[in-house]
Amino acid sequence: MSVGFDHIDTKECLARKIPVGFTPDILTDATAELTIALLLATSRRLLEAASEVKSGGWGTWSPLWMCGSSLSGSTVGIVGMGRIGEAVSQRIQSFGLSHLLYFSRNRKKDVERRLGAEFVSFEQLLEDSDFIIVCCTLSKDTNHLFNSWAFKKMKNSAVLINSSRGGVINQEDLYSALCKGEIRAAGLDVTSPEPLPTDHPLLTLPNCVVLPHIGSATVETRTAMAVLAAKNLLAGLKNQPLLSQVC
Ligand SMILES: O=CC(=O)O
Repeated sequence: MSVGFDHIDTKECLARKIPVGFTPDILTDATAELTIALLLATSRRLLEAASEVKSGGWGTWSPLWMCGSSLSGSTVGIVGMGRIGEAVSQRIQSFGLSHLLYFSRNRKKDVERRLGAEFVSFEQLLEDSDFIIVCCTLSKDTNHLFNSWAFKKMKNSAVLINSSRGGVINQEDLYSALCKGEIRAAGLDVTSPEPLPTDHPLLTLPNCVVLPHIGSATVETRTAMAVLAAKNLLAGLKNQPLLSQVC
């Protein structure tokens, strides 16, 4: 009951002739919505600000108190232009960006035409983006794609958002980059491991927002995923092809 299948040994399933189903497409919108919510929560420091209200830190008005950074006029870089990357790109258009960059396994000319996105190298995306949104799958090529080398290339003011898989980011390097001010903030809906231990250093940082992998967590989406997973299971039991089959 998920779109990702990096937690399943598909080679072994294939060898044992065990069909594997997944639930693509139906969680794209919910995950894109959550990604935008996490982006705004991180860039506008919503969690920090809300906790100031509760702790009594909200004092008299001060010009730069709780200031974040604007999406309007900014350059956004999307890493991974699959279903979710495209849905995030569509939604983010409405913020009046100056540039939408993307880096992906394959170039997507139709997305470039429809959304005005510009295909760039990973390095250029790191150097030019004010906000970077990770939407790629986890593979041997994307494992720890974001490491100390990548953080050093990014702007000091950059905000990194990840709603794909925790393994795409080297979390030790992220912690160090956030502490040293190599990047400004990070918003993670996914971590490695999950759940993230409550004493993890990232949880001590005010500029790191961590959510418990809730990308697809709307009642409508989880219900649709459950129905599709059940249909896959019933088809499998009847030795029929699954409605959506990984292998
Ligand atoms: O991350 C969520 C999923 O793979 O369904």
